[in-house]
Amino acid sequence: MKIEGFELRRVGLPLVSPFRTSFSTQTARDILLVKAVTDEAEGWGECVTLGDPLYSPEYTDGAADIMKRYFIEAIANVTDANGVGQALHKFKGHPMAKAALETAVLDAELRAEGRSFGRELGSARDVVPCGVSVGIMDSIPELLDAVGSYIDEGYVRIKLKIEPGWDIEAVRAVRERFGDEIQLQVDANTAYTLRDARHLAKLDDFDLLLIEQPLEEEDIVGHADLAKMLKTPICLDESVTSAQTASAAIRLGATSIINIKPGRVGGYLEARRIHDIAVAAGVPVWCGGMLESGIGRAANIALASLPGFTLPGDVSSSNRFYKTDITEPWVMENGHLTVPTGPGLGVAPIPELLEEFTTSVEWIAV
Ligand SMILES: O=C(O)CCC(=O)N[C@@H](C(=O)O)c1ccccc1
Repeated sequence: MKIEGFELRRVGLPLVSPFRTSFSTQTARDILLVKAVTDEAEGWGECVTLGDPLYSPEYTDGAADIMKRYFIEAIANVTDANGVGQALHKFKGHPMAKAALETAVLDAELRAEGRSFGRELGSARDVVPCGVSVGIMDSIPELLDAVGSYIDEGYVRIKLKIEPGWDIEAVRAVRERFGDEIQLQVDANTAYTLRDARHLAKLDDFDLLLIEQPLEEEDIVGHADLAKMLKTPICLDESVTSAQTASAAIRLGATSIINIKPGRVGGYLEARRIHDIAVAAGVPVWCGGMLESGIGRAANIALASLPGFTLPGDVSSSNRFYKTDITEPWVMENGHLTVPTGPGLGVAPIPELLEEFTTSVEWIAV
């Protein structure tokens, strides 16, 4: 396979409602889509950076810049997705930008060979259970309405974003209204410190699946200390940036569950390596989300079907975030989404919708 060039496209998708976390409130996504054009097929990758470096050090304009300034030239002569990771390894950081390019090349490679993402990654299931992420709200009644509507839609797991001042009361209200059966977890996005340990231990009363990333990204030792003070399992997100950091966090007792986000770790091939390490260590994993369009969502659904993904991921229907998706919408049935089986991602943007939401397009020939 010979790469001819890459199309960098910005797509603006408004969110159906503001999505508030401890670090930002998203009202729209400015998505950087990458199309790899090769002599055998075209492939798509979605860069999951936010517009600002608030979730991680990367941001969308920076990702586009480093692709144009360094990465595309460095991978001009690779012939498969494995070659992308090797060629980009010398550049420090920027896992989301690297992941988008690798995914586009992988999608082209698999479409040319007629193999699906699921088949390539090691899918073990035809459908995956859907969890949903619920943002911080202005009031408890508003939260309960949102959670109730998601449960009515069939989501099998509820994740509540928390931050100091919006944590114990929110969890208690959900438990009191919806009972102990619903699978419930919380995500702090690094909003706490070890000084909050006694406060966070109050979450142990609510039989949560996990507490996600309570402390800052760099504080692996702090998470290991906190794990000894809580009954609720700790799950790392931002801290796990590679197979190496996943292995270290497990060995140090900093995490007993891992949220795998392919963009955060540099791509789906590294995501599979983390899955394999976690399975070998008996650590359950689940697929995180970055408000992906139907393109990134397709790849995440395939990843979420690997055998070690034993907890429901942030893998929701397209309409959780978007009124209109740029692909055929992903629609949950009985709380599950069907793993795509077509070549590559199994989906592609619908040209008319892609045009409607495109804000800029750049072609970089190699
Ligand atoms: O379902 C989804 O795609 C969203 C899952 C989710 O909560 N993502 C969070 C996160 O920090 O994990 C997030 C990502 C990007 C932007 C805002 C929030």
